[in-house]
Amino acid sequence: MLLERAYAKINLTLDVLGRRPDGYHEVDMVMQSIDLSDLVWLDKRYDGRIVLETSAAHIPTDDRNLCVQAAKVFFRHTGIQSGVHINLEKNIPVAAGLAGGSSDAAAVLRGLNRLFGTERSLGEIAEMAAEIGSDVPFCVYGGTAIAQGRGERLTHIPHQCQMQVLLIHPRMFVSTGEIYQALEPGDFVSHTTSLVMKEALQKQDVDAIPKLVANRLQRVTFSLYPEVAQLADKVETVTRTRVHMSGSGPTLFCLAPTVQQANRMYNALRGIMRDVYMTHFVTNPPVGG
Ligand SMILES: C[C@](O)(CO)[C@H](O)COP(=O)(O)OP(=O)(O)OC[C@H]1O[C@@H](n2ccc(N)nc2=O)[C@H](O)[C@@H]1O
Ligand SMILES: Nc1ncnc2c1ncn2[C@@H]1O[C@H](COP(=O)(O)OP(=O)(O)OP(=O)(O)O)[C@@H](O)[C@H]1O
Repeated sequence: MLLERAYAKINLTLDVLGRRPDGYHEVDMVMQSIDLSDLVWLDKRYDGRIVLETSAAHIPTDDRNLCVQAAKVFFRHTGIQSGVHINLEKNIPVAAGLAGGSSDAAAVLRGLNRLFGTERSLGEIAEMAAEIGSDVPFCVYGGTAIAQGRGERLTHIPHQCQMQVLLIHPRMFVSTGEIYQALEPGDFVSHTTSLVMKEALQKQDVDAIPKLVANRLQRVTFSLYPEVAQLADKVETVTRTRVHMSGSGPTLFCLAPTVQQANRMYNALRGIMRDVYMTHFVTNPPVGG
């Protein structure tokens, strides 16, 4: 039995350059792992079956689960004829813009590579990951990176900047495809913001970072789901801090430079809502558990 930890991510910047002929969108974004994780336990099965067990409600356990898809991709690429038992402890909210499913899939790929001693490099695993979803290659490495293309072209950002991240989850699901499809020409940009964010992270400029956070999908999510926009207003009023959206939403987040400030915001928010999580940047995620 082997354990892999699957970290959630937030998008510190997310620019969309345009729609591509294959239906995907050309993006340029800064992805950051945070300390909220699912646990993925893997064990060999000798009957050739891929079996997923999870206590989580609301997610499929058959071929639609990204963990099962990841196992199939791994066995196809490596030619290994085996089965695997996957036990998934879900802590990351589902369909929330936090790449929960993508990170689980990445953890399965990394874990199977260890379980079967196949010694594929992280680069080779990231190539397998791109077959599963746009966010999965980033999740193979974690940490901080600029993601381009449809999300699979990565430039890692080494930095030591530590920030607290308060997540607010509005207890609803948002479909990523629906949000991308509803983008209008005015949402597409010609100038991207990832390099400015990269510099701020590397300079550890904790005052500048929250001001640079921006997400080009936010307008669409807020207009299709006005309750998310209303929640964002409420959070800003209560915390007196800028609130941002991760990925295609609906999860909102606030950044704080110190634990004391994050605690103050957390206590203020917990008085009026339940689904608030205190997390922080993970800059060097350990491989395995
Ligand atoms: C919103 C983000 O989470 C930001 O990190 C990602 O861009 C989405 O990544 P993801 O959930 O892994 O996305 P995928 O599973 O590859 O795609 C889901 C759907 O989102 C849309 N999609 C996704 C990525 C992208 N660059 N352009 C798109 O238009 C497509 O309609 C696709 O059918
Ligand atoms: N292991 C998994 N965990 C969560 N959801 C999964 C998983 N496998 C498949 N799914 C399905 O994938 C969909 C998206 O879930 P997920 O939690 O990955 O979304 P997300 O956090 O918005 O991802 P992203 O930020 O990459 O767009 C859901 O409809 C869910 O049913």
